[in-house]
Amino acid sequence: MKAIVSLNSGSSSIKFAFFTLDGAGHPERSAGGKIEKIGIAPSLVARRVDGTVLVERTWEQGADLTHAELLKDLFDWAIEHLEGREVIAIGHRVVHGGMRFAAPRRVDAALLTELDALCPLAPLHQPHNLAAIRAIAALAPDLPQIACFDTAFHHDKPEVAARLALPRALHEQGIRRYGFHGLSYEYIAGQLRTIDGELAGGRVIAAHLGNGASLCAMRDGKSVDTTMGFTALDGLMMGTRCGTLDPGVVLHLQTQMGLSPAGIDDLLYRKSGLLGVSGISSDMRILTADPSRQSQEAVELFIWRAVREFGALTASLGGVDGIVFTAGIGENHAEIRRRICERFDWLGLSIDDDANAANALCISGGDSRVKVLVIPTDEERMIADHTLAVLRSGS
Ligand SMILES: Nc1ncnc2c1ncn2[C@@H]1O[C@H](COP(=O)(O)OP(=O)(O)O)[C@@H](O)[C@H]1O
Ligand SMILES: CC(=O)OP(=O)(O)O
Ligand SMILES: [Mg+2]
Repeated sequence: MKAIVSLNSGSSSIKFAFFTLDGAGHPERSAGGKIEKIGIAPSLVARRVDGTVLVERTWEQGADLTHAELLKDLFDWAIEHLEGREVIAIGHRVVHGGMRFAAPRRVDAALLTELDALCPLAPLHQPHNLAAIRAIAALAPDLPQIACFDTAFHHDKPEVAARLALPRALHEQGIRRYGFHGLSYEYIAGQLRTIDGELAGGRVIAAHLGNGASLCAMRDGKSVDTTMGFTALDGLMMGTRCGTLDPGVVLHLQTQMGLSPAGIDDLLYRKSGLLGVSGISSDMRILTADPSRQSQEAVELFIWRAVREFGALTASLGGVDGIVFTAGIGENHAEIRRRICERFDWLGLSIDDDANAANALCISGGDSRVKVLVIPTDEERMIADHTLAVLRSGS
C-alpha cells in the first residue's frame, strides 16, 4: 500500500501525519502526532486515527537535540511503523514562498536555494522547514519532497491588500504583504463548502488563533485580506510575537536603546506577545487560569487586539456573514471565543453559551445575524492533498 507523510516543522515542534492511499487513490489518515518542546525537553506522541497511542517517548539528551537529530529518530520509527507501506512522497509546510511560489511544487536544489533567501522573513519557521527537507534528502535522496507554501492561498488577493505604503520600488522588490496560515485557511474554506455552501459563498472571517495567530477575510472561499503581512509578525498579538507595531518603536529600540538587529529580532519574535506582556507564559490556557494582574492584562490585550482586527476585516469585506474559529485557541478555548464575540453584539452577533462551552460546530445563537462556527483545522491533510496532486501532475 502506498503512503504519504506530511511534515509541519515549527520553531519548537514537528507535527506529522501519515496517509495511506485507499483503493480510489484518496489519502486516508492512518496516524499522526508531534514532537514538541524541541530545545527544552522534547517528547513525541503519535496516535492512530482512533486515538490509541502508537508511540510515546522522550529523549535522554533532551535540550541538546536538534531538529535534524529528532527527525532522524522520527524517520527510523516511521519506517518501522509504515512497514509494508511504500512511502511515495513527503509533503512539507514551507511558511514563506515569497513572490515567486504561489503553488505547491517538488523540491530540488535550486528551489531550496531560493527558499533559503526567505529565512530572514520567517525566522521561527523557514529555517526549520528547510532543515527538515535537507535532513530527509540526506536520509532518502530519491524520495520526492513537495513544498506547500503558507503564503500561496493569499497570493491572488487584491493588490490593495498586498501593498505597503512605502516607495513603489520596494513593492517590486518583494516588500509587500504576503499573509500566512494559508494551508489552514485553504482547508477551512474547503470544509466550509461541505458544511454550509451558502455561507462559503459569502463574506467570512476565519480566525486561526494558535501560538501564531491571524485572521483571513474570505469572499467566496478566497482570501481578500489578512492580518499577517510581509512576515508572520504582523497583525494579532501572539504567543511570543508582538503583532502590529508602530515602526517607530523599532527605530527607537535600535537608535536610542542600542539593540542590535539580532536583539530586535529576538525581542519581537520570541519575547513579546502573551509571554512578554504577562512575563509568565506564552500559553493561553496558563494565562486564563492565572488570576495575576499581568496574566489578565495579557489576555485582555489579546482580545482587544483581535476585536480591532475583526472590525478592520469586517470593514474590508463590507460586512460579515460568518466567523470561523480554528487552531489551538480557536478550537478549544471557549472563554476567549466568548470574550471576542461579546464585543460584536453591535453587529447582531450572539453566541449560544452551551454550544460554545462544548466547542460545537455552530456556536452562534438562534437569532444571531452572523453565523459563528468552530472548525478544527488540518494543515497536514492539506499538505497530503497537495503532495498527491503535485505527484500526479508529474511536475
Ligand atoms: N484544550 C485547549 N484549551 C484551551 N486552549 C488550548 C487548548 N489546546 C491548545 N490551546 C491553546 O492553543 C495555543 C497553541 O495553539 P496551536 O495551534 O497548538 O499552536 P501552534 O501554532 O504551535 O500549532 C496555546 O495558547 C494553548 O494554550
Ligand atoms: C505562520 C505562523 O505563524 O505559523 P504558526 O502558527 O505555526 O506559528
Ligand atoms: Mg500553528
